[in-house]
Amino acid sequence: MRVGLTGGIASGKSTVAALLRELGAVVIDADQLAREVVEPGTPGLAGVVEEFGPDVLGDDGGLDRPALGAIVFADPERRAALERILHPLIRARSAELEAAAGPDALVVHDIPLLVETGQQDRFDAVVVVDVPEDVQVHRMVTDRGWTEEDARARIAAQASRDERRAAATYVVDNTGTRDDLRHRVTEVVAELREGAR
Ligand SMILES: CC(C)(COP(=O)(O)OP(=O)(O)OC[C@H]1O[C@@H](n2cnc3c(N)ncnc32)[C@H](O)[C@@H]1O)[C@@H](O)C(=O)NCCC(=O)NCCS
Ligand SMILES: Nc1ncnc2c1ncn2[C@@H]1O[C@H](COP(=O)(O)OP(=O)(O)OP(=O)(O)O)[C@@H](O)[C@H]1O
Repeated sequence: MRVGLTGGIASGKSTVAALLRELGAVVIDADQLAREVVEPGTPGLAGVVEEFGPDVLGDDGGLDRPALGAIVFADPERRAALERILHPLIRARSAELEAAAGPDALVVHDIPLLVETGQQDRFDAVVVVDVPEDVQVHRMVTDRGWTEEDARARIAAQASRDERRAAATYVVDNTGTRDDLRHRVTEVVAELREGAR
C-alpha cells in the first residue's frame, strides 16, 4: 500500500512520520532526498550552481541552504526554477527506494509539496497533518528560532490549509498533545491496514 503524507511547514509531518515508522511503515522523506540530491559532487548541485551562480555555495563547497532559501522564498519564479532542477531527481530516487521496500510494505511518502505538485492521485490514501497557520508560525518561531517574517514567507509559498484538507483521505489534527497525536496516528494506521486487506 502506498500512502502520501503531507502538511504545511512545521505542522508535525516529521513527528507523524516517526510514529509511522514505529508502527512498521517504510517512510520515504522528500525533504531528506532533496538534501541528498544536492550533496557535493552530485549533478543536482552542479545544476543548482549553473542556475543560481557560485554565491549559493558555502566555503566548504556544499550548498548554502539559507542563502538559496532567501532567494527562492522571496521570488516564485526563482523557486520554480529550483524545483524544475530538483523535483525530477527527488522523484527518481523516491521510486528506487519504493521498489526496494517490496510489495507488502506499507510505504509512506512524506512530501511537503504533495498537494502543490498535484500528486494526490498517485496514492492509495493521503494523510494530511493539519494545524492552523498561527500554530505553524508559533512552532517555527519558538522551536526553531525563525523570525515571524521568514515563517510567513514559507507558508505563503505553500498550498492553503483548505486546499490540503480537500486532498485528504485522513486528516490528522495536530493541535493537541503529542500523546493525542500518537493516538490518532495509531487509529489511522489501523484503518489503512484494514482497507488494505
Ligand atoms: C530552498 C532550500 C535549499 C532551503 O533549505 P532549508 O534547509 O532552509 O529548508 P528544508 O529543505 O529543510 O525545507 C523545510 C521546509 O520548507 C518548505 N519548502 C521547501 N521547499 C519548498 C518549496 N519549493 N516550496 C514551498 N515550500 C518549500 C517545506 O515545508 C519543507 O519541509 C530547500 O528547501 C530546497 O532545496 N527546496 C527545493 C526542493 C523542494 O521543493 N523541497 C520540498 C520537498 S520536495
Ligand atoms: N503535538 C505537538 N505539540 C507540540 N509541539 C509539537 C507537536 N507536534 C510537533 N511539535 C513540534 O513542532 C515542530 C514541527 O514539527 P515537525 O518537525 O514534526 O513538523 P514538520 O511538518 O515535519 O516540519 P517541516 O515542514 O519543517 O519539515 C517541531 O519542533 C516539533 O517538535
